[in-house]
Amino acid sequence: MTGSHRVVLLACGSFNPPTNMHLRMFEIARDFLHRTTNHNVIVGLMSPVHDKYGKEGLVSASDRIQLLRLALNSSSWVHVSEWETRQDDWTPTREVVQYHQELVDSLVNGNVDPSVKRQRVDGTPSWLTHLTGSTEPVTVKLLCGADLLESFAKPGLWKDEDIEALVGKFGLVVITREGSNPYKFIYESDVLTRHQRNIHIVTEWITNEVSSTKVRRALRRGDSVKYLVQDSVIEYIYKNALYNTHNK
Ligand SMILES: Nc1ncnc2c1ncn2[C@@H]1O[C@H](COP(=O)(O)OP(=O)(O)OP(=O)(O)O)[C@@H](O)[C@H]1O
Ligand SMILES: NC(=O)c1ccc[n+]([C@@H]2O[C@H](COP(=O)(O)O)[C@@H](O)[C@H]2O)c1
Repeated sequence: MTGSHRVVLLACGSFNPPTNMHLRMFEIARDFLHRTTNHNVIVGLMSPVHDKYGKEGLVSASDRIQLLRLALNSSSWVHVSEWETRQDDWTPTREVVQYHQELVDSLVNGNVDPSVKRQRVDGTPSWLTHLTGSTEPVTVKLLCGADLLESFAKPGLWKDEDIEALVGKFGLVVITREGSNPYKFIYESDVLTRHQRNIHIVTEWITNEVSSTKVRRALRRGDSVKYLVQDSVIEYIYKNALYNTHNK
């Protein structure tokens, strides 16, 4: 593809547990960008949130990483990034995106930053190898659902400068959710309107309101979650009695 931009899509979330919708977000975002822009999505990354995020019912990061690994066995291009879970505390999303951009810059874009190198304690993550071998620069964009975009308006939740950097420097790919209106939300925000060209809205016509909350609720009650979550993920949950499944 001539003049194409190479892109890494990074999704931040609890993934507690990862649902099929979390996986599907990547597929529809990649298709949309290929169809409507010159963005060539090479790699997808899922960055589970740190244990200290402290959200109710959050199982340990090591279990969530295992669950993501199992879920991603069905994907050839989406990988888990464990960096966020290995920090001492919760990391704001802007810093998570920035870290991954700097990692890509240091290895792929030829822009070596020694401080980034120091942080790569466990060597080169395998997904980076998919990005080598081309001179086109690579940009990391945040992939999220419209609810995450709309949470930008919650008082005290996001720093203004973080929102500005996410939309101005990196860019967002937003999947619509039932009841969301990201176009109106962007219209009502000066900063989002200013950077509108860097926000790609992907309309999910096949609406599917599966969420981790609903999956946890079903598991707790002993209801089936088959076809909402990968079979291997369900197996791991039961084997390790996560989400109160031992009560079944
Ligand atoms: N059904 C969905 N449609 C579009 N985006 C989704 C959907 N489910 C999750 N996402 C997106 O996936 C990302 C990770 O979200 P998260 O792990 O918080 O999932 P969740 O299912 O909303 O979780 P919970 O129900 O525990 O709050 C977020 O950007 C969220 O908007
Ligand atoms: N200020 C911030 O950077 C900020 C605020 C709220 C949520 N988040 C991130 O959004 C993701 C989803 O969070 P929730 O599951 O609470 O919707 C998590 O990865 C979390 O770290 C970031």
